Amino acid sequence: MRLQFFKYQGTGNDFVMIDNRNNIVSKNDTKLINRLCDRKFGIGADGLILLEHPDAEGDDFKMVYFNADGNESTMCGNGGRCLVAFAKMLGIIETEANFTAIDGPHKASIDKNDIVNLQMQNVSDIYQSGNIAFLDTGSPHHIVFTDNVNELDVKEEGAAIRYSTDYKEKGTNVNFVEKTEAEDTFIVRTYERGVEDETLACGTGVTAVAIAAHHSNRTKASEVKLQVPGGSLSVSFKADGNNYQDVWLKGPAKLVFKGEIAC
Ligand SMILES: N[C@H](CCC[C@H](N)C(=O)O)C(=O)O
Repeated sequence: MRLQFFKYQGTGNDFVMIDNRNNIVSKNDTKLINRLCDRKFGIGADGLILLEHPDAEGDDFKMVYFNADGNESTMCGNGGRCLVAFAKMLGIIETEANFTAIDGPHKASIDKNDIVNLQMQNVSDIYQSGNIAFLDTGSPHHIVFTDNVNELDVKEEGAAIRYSTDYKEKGTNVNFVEKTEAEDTFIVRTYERGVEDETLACGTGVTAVAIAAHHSNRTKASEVKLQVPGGSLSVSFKADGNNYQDVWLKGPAKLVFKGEIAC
C-alpha cells in the first residue's frame, strides 16, 4: 500500500500528519507507526498524528497522537498546533478550530503567518518544592529549575528522572529551565517520554514551565516567553491562586514536505 503523509514541525518538534478520515491507518498498528517515525527506516518524526472525523457536536475534527515509539500517548501541544495548520491546508477550517484530543476539547486560531494559538486544559494540581515542580498540562511534566541549562546532558539526566522509581512504568517528560535577565522569559530544554531523547521543543512542556514559574513566583508575567532549541513559544493564562485557566500556547506551525511511503 502507498500511504500519503504530510510532515509538519512546530518550533522543531516534528510530526507525521495523516488525514485518517477514511481510517486507512489502524490505531493498533504500533509497528507501522514506529517505522513511519523512524529517522532511518521511515519518514522520521517525534510523533505521528491522525486527523479523524469528529465525534463531538461542533468539532471540526478529532486528534489522535502517537509518540515515536508507536504507542498512543497523552496530549501533544506542538502537535495540536500543527494539526490546526494541517486542517487549514486540507480546507477543513479557515482561521478558527474546535477539536477533541485525549485530554478533552480544544479551541485554536491560526493567522496568515501560520502562527497557531491553542487553548490548553485548565491546571490546578501543581506540586512545587524548591527547584522542582510537577504538573500535568495534558501530558505529565517534571520540571527542574537550574542555572546552567545549556551545559546539561539532557538525554542522560532526563532519562534518569523519567525511569526513576518516582515515575515507575508510566514515566514523565522532563524539562530543564533557566530564567533569563528578562522578567518574563525562560530557556527550556526537554527530554520527551516516548521519544526517549531531547526534542527541540515540547508544547505541553513549556506550558507546564510557564505555569510552574508563575506559581513559584519566578515570574509575575501572565504571558511568559519560552526560548527552546527549535525557536520561541509563548504561554498565557489567567491565575487565581492554584487555578490556572484560559491557558493558551502560541507559536509557529509549518508544513515541511508531503509525500507517499510504501507500507
Ligand atoms: N511525549 C509526550 C507527548 C508529546 C508532548 C510534546 N511533543 C508536546 O508538544 O506537548 C508524552 O508522551 O507525554
